[in-house]
Amino acid sequence: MRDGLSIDGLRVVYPGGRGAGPVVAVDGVGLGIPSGRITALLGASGSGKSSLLRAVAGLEPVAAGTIRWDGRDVVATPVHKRGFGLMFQEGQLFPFRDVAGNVGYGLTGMTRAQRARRVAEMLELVGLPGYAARPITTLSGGQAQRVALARALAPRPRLLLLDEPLSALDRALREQLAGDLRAILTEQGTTALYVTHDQDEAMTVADEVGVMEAGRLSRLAAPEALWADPGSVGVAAFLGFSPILVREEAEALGWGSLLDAGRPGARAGGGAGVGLALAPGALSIVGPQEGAPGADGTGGRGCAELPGASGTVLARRVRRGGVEVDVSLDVPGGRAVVAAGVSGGDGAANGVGERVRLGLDASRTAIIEF
Ligand SMILES: Nc1ncnc2c1ncn2[C@@H]1O[C@H](COP(=O)(O)OP(=O)(O)OP(=O)(O)O)[C@@H](O)[C@H]1O
Repeated sequence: MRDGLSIDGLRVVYPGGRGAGPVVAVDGVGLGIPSGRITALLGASGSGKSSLLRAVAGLEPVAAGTIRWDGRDVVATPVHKRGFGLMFQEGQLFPFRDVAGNVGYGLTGMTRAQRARRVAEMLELVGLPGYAARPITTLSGGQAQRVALARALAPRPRLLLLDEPLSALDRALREQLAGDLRAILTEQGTTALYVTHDQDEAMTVADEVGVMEAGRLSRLAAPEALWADPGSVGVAAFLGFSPILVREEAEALGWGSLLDAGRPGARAGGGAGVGLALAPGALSIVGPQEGAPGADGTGGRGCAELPGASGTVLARRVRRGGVEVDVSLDVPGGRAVVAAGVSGGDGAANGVGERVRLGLDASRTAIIEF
């Protein structure tokens, strides 16, 4: 028997509308979440994240596969008997009850005093002590989601299912609440499945992050392991690795040694079918092409023997206070290779059309299998 959630061969299929064939939203997914751990699911829109979560909740019929809690299949168990808590993006609070009425809603079999105590405890936990009597309509978006979390956690669910819980909030609030959410869930020892399309949020909240593509779970790993070894082109591209170089291109740039065995992702027998993926921040401008530090020497941080690269700036923008550029790299071989989201350095040479020299941080590269 395995503790916690264990999903095997899960399929969710929707009937097609008006002459269209059925839609396979979840296609044979296996996933385990040990008790007390948090797993986040990432993936492009339509990749099946919500369908998987909703099937676990009991809100979508299961076409095939099993969903077990502590080894017991719950597929035939109705939603309200699974003992799972739910939290969605927004619009889930009862507007005609106050905060306490919402948080205490799922607390059955308790005296009034016990319920009031639990509500107060939950409001304290989510950082809203003293809010019990507040009307729901007076809360900000962030406060409303804190109340929704308090309500979901109040009955001590065995598993908490969160579907894009922070997506309606602005970025700064999302970042703060993601950190708070992790602290709250880990403090409570809550087992959780967390669906989001925001990778920063997923990596902040979860112990393990899964990436879904077209109904399948392509990769499941701890955040650092996912960055070190995304596994496939699809997952790497989703995470924002750019560019993803084929072996010949990596070798032409003098970076072939990074494809050698002994690094994560370098699997036995991996030969021509591997390439080098550059994570965001792997490349940065070290100066203009001529006469710049590193122009004819090394440009690599963390791997001094690696040569830098050169290219032409295609686009420039300001991101989070820093300049970011897209650069067309000079790579022999004919394919146009664009590095998107390169750090613009000190701003001396990052205008559109300028020739620049780039340094590579080897620690931010990964080996990819094609
Ligand atoms: N009720 C439904 N009826 C028919 N098809 C559906 C239904 N719900 C979802 N789908 C389809 O199933 C696929 C997976 O959708 P799902 O909402 O699970 O993806 P998702 O990864 O959560 O996307 P998003 O991030 O946009 O919410 C999509 O092709 C979607 O169009």
